[in-house]
Amino acid sequence: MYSRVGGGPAIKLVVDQLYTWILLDEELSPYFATVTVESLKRHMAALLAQVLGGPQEYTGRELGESHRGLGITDAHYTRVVDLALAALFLAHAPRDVIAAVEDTLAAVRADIVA
Ligand code: HEM
Repeated sequence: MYSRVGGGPAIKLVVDQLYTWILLDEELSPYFATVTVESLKRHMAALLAQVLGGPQEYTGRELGESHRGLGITDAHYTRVVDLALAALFLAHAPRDVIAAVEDTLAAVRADIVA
């Protein structure tokens, strides 16, 4: 799936788009007020590449650990998932890849929502 979405360059575009939208969203942006978005983008890109069967280079923390205590609501979680899937769609990712990412994100919901 990694090569079918266009590999690293396509993943970088998707992640850039996702964080652009997140930071423009007045409900989501406050969560990111005190973090370095550039390093977050690198981690997210590495994780997405890994989920899609590309290089296994994710070195960030467990998702449960990095989101614990942030107080993320179910609605905000759903919003971020929608933006991530929209970014993939915009980057012309094939539908089965989008569906696989959606399944993966659904499986980590409990680690992220407060
Ligand atoms: C949809 C599934 C999500 C995935 C796959 C994901 C992925 C990630 C990754 C890989 C990191 C970096 C972890 C690290 O370096 O240790 C991170 C951190 C973070 N995420 Fe998420 N995230 C998701 C949803 C959300 C949502 C819904 C919010 C808030 C609305 C959010 C807010 C944050 C914040 C604020 C950090 C930085 C935490 C810190 O450094 O203290 N994430 N996320």
